[in-house]
Amino acid sequence: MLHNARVLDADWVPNDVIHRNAEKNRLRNALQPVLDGDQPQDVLVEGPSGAGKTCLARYTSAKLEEQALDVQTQYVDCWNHSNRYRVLLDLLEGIGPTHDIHRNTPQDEMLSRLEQIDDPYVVILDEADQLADKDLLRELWAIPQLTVILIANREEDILNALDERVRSRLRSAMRVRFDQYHHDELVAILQARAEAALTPEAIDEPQLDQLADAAAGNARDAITFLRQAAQEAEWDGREAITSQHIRTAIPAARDTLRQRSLDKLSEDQRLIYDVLLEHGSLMPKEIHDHYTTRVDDPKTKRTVRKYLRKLEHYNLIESEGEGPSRRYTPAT
Ligand SMILES: Nc1ncnc2c1ncn2[C@@H]1O[C@H](COP(=O)(O)OP(=O)(O)OP(=O)(O)O)[C@@H](O)[C@H]1O
Repeated sequence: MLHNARVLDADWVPNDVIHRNAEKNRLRNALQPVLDGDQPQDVLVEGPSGAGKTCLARYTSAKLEEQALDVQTQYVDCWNHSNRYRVLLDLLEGIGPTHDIHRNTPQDEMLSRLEQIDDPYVVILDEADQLADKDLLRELWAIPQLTVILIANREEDILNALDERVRSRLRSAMRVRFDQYHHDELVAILQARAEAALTPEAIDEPQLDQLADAAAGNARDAITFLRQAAQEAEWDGREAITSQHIRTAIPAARDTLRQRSLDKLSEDQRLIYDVLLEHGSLMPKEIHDHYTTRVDDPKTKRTVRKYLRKLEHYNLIESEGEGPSRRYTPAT
């Protein structure tokens, strides 16, 4: 029944990104000038989790590379690689061999190698709000051949980390805002994935509805549920996914998603999550107080608040209340 499981991986870039025409056009318009030898516009992509931000940015940059031989592109996940050295290394890997680069290579040298590129270079900095080095964006923006697509959950999370001089550059970037998917859009995305991954007749409309309902606007959740449901059906020796398979699949898929998010946490983020697991419900100040007792070099309160938003965004924790009375708890 499952004839191409790869299509149901969360990082698979589909052949088409459906129901995102307005966003697709904006992104294309920002980058299009590069095809005529002109300077493209920087882009800031923001929106909730599972809304297709990464998928559309990767799809658009892949199309650009197909259309123009001299344009190079690179994708960097700044959550996994948040420090300056890793980001610079990823960027250099996108333009040539890097076997002569190691931890002790001066980072100015790495930067100057980027400055020497002749061809347009479009880089996607995903989870850009996680960048640990706030000077790096300014330095990258100073390289004329380099165009940056920044992806974040909220624009403020990037803006707040930047100096005023650099903020104005970001303000002039093209904004591409994503909303959560509606039910019918999720059904269409699932349908396309099912057609590419499963044998015909493997899933019917009521089951697609059931998956889309459970995913509540998040395409990553929807696709992970579908993958797990297909697996359940296979283990059951069946040729089609039933509603029961989906009911069994959803909690298991949620565990997989949660584990994937936990694996991405930095050491400090993990400590903050552990504090909440231990104490149940806390206010940001209390979280910061507990956290600072566990590290030698604690992050600032502002950074901890940013981390809390990130954990909430990935459904690891929940919050209640606003302003000073806001409380966080681990997600159930
Ligand atoms: N319009 C779409 N058409 C086809 N597949 C889609 C679409 N939108 C999202 N997907 C798929 O859903 C999954 C999640 O999308 P994506 O990673 O782009 O979300 P995101 O907005 O970047 O989320 P996050 O902020 O959590 O990283 C991916 O497998 C992606 O290929």
